[in-house]
Amino acid sequence: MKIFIDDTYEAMSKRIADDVVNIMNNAPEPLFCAASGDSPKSLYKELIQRNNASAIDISSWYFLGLDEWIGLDASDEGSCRYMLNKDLFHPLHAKEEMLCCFDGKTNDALKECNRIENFITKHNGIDVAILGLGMNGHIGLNEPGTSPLLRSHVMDIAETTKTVGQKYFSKPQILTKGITLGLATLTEAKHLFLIVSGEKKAAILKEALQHEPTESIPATLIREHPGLMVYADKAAAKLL
Ligand SMILES: N[C@@H]1[C@@H](O)[C@H](O)[C@@H](COP(=O)(O)O)O[C@@H]1O
Repeated sequence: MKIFIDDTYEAMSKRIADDVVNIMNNAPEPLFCAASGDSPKSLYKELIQRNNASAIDISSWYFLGLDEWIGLDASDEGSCRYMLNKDLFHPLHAKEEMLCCFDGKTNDALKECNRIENFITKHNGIDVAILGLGMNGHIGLNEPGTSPLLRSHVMDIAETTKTVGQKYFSKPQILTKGITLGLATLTEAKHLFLIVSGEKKAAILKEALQHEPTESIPATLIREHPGLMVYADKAAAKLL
């Protein structure tokens, strides 16, 4: 595990963009797994800027969505796919055939999980997985209590996430379940980039990095991954 601490969220995001591009440029069939949420927003802006300036070429990149709320899809404002379309895929002009995201409106979750796992296998694994850190230590929608042995799966949303997750929606949203890459899937990725920003994440970041590995703090279960990079701004790192 490597930890990088930058003074600001913007500086941190530029550093992450440099590292993403380095890895993706050297991957034969680059597969980028994208978290939605607030933490990677500035990274995505940075990638879009570089792509617009022709400083990078994403035409050979494949994109995978990390997770989705069950019951929601791209047409629902605030869904993970809605946010990724808005913040990343559309501004990058990524072609639909390069994208693969969970359909939260599926009526066959097992089939949907298999579809996602098959996409990963077909493209020789994830090169970079961008991850945010939930306020309860979740990774994707792997909530406290999740097994590290699970691949893509459906999970009950924890109470904390039901509340915190309201920030993505303009109207109150009932969040009960999520569909997510599992920790077993994620730990097979070549690189895991955990992005943590802001003072509100300081306590959980400390736990994620220093608590003994436990299913009750899912982020502790990815710590042994040899390709784990943790990026924090000064505010998030203040308790380390
Ligand atoms: N489903 C999302 C995750 O994909 C995200 O990485 C995490 C952190 O979100 P944020 O970056 O907004 O703090 O929680 C959300 O619930």
